[in-house]
Amino acid sequence: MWRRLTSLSHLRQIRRADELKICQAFCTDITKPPVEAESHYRRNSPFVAFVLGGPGSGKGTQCLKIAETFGFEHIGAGDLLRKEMYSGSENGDMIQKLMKEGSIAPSEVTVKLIKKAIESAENRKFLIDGFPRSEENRMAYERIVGAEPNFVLFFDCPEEVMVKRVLNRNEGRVDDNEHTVKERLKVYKGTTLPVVNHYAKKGKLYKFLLTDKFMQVDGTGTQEEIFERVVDITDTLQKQVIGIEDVECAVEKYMRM
Ligand SMILES: Nc1ncnc2c1ncn2[C@@H]1O[C@H](COP(=O)(O)OP(=O)(O)O)[C@@H](O)[C@H]1O
Ligand SMILES: O=c1ccn([C@@H]2O[C@H](COP(=O)(O)OP(=O)(O)O)[C@@H](O)[C@H]2O)c(=O)[nH]1
Ligand SMILES: [Mg+2]
Repeated sequence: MWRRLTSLSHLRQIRRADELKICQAFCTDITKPPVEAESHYRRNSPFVAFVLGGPGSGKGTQCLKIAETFGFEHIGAGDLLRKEMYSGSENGDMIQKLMKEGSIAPSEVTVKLIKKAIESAENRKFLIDGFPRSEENRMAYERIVGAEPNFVLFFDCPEEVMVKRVLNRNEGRVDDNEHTVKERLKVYKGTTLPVVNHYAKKGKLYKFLLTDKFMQVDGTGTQEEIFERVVDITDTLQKQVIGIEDVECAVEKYMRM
């Protein structure tokens, strides 16, 4: 029951800030956290991976596989916006207009939806698919959620493959058409790639270069071949996550010192 996920660096931070609370918790009953400590972990320790790439690069497809294999909660930013659009909310018309144009929705709207999805999930590991799409999106997320992602996966797919896939996707989306895909590619190259560069500089980016070296149907590798590469990286990065039992040991050691 009390198995929340946190990272070592986070543990160092909470040691200072919440040292007293944690010590009290472990002095009384180490098998159950106090409500306060539990909610601290729930609120502040989600393990987050952003998944970026152009329209049709295969983000959603790979996210479904990663979520299933590694137990992540998959949050599709576009899916949240589409749900909001069809929910009859006051933002519905505005979202629909921006999507049809291939533009990006206001950061406050998207970040609010993502934050709500994170807070309402039982899971503490999240894949945030298709976000942030701009530096402004990124900064708004970091300001509102108060954290950076743990790592970022980036699918670098040839443009002609992305266009072909989007036009064949057939999900009845308002933006999967020739005109909008051109606009989305412009936005991707001009506005989303700077976000990719930002995380590359920070050493948080894991890039999957989908070239024609696999010589598959569309030249980038099958979904399974790509996933094999994704698994290796995700598995390694997952090891950064430690269970609460490890925190328990660490705190006990700390208390003995
Ligand atoms: N490796 C692949 N090879 C061929 N088709 C793919 C591959 N990955 C995804 N697709 C297909 O391409 C389309 C776009 O994929 P999707 O995952 O929705 O991309 P994104 O979320 O990046 O827009 C979908 O119809 C999907 O089934
Ligand atoms: O953070 C986001 C994610 C999506 N969108 C909008 O939703 C559309 C579809 O996004 P989605 O991620 O579903 O598309 P994909 O890249 O998967 O084809 C985008 O073109 C944008 O108009 C947005 O404004 N902000
Ligand atoms: Mg998608």
